[in-house]
Amino acid sequence: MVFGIYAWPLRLLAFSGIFALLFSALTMASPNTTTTPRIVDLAAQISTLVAQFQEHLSAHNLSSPSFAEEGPDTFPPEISHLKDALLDATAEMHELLLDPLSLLFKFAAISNLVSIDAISRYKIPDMIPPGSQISFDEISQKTGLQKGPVRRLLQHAMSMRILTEPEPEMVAHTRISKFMTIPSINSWVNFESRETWPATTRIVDAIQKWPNSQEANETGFILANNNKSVQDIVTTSPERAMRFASGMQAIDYVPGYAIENVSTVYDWASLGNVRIVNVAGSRGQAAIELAKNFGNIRLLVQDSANMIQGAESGVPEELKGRVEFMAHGLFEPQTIKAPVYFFRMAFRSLGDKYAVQVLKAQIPVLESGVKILLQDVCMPEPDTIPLWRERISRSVDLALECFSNGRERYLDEWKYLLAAADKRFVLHRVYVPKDSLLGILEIHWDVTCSGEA
Ligand SMILES: C[S@@+](CC[C@H](N)C(=O)[O-])C[C@H]1O[C@@H](n2cnc3c(N)ncnc32)[C@H](O)[C@@H]1O
Repeated sequence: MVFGIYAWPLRLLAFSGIFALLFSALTMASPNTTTTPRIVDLAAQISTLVAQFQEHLSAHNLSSPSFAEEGPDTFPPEISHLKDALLDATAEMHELLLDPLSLLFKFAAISNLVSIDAISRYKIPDMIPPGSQISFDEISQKTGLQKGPVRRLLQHAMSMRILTEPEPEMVAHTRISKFMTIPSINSWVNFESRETWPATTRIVDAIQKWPNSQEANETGFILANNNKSVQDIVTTSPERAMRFASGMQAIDYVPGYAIENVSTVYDWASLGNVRIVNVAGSRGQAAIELAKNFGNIRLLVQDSANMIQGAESGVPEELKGRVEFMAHGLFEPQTIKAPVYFFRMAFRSLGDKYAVQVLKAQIPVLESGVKILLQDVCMPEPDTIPLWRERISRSVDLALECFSNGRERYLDEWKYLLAAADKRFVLHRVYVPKDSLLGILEIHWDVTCSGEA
């Protein structure tokens, strides 16, 4: 039931005004059934939703969706529920009309990344001046490729609305290709094409070779990289390490994942005047953001010695002394006592066995009432969020598998992890922000709960 959360408003709308007339006419016209055919139901929903969506845009003098270079990339959050319902209804309509082979082809279209990889690697979007166009011949000269292969790759990309051919032989931007001129987006596309893609193609081989493995060296990535793990690659290949690092910067464009969101996803002010240990806090990006916004918080960022080397210099002058760094292995016993421990996206790259080890490693310093905050994804149960979002989160889940046998976790799986580590880790609350899956699990160390020492 994809439309679960919107089912009532849609039904009410569908039966109002002109749609009620249309519905009753169509229902009566069908001799064998009294139920409205699904495509008719969807068409009515789409029509109503589009009217509401456009009404809001017009009322706020905002542009309507368009593939044009200057078309809008995002829409106001107050109409995200309309956009969600529209995306799901239009996708369902589209997929209902496909025959099975065409539907399989749509989802198995492995060739899509070929042209995306090519235009990113050759930085073709950067060759097109904004608001202008460039010929296939010029692109051929700039890339050193013959015009035939250039045209073939670009026309494939155009079929996905990346670039357009406004007149024969000329190439111009769509808003998608324009978006690809953002350096971190280009880096992310490069990362997806050259790291994620080859590793993903070996996921099932890895599953067959190492069934049920939780080991970071028994993955699709290992099989695609001559037995080298992500860690081996980033420590020996500066070029690929840079690709991993810069690809990650694109995460700021994922709704809810930008570092700025860390301040709004939890009531940090309620913690009062505290010191927070930010375990696996990288180079302090989240800690700096929190220190900027909450004047009474002090943060100690722990990460590997390599990661934190020189990170102090990135702390703004006014925050110095409130954001500090310490080399500390993730699996090593915690040595710093604090009232709050904060882990941001630290568990998703770990199999359960290792995630439990990390939790257990904190126990030596925990005292009654200590809070452990995990900012991570709590996977929605099937059919509880719009399908278009669910599809993305399930793809990310598989990517986590291909790199390190990590995974996204459902609420009961988080509970299982906590219980497996120690019964005194008690889940208190889960905060899930609107339009994002990256929430906060608030866990309390509760000595009244029986557990092993
Ligand atoms: C997915 S990143 C998350 C980084 C940061 N919390 C954020 O939200 O951007 C995982 C972090 O765990 C750190 N890490 C992984 N294994 C580690 C280990 N064995 N010891 C210390 N840090 C480790 C990495 O260096 C990296 O900074």
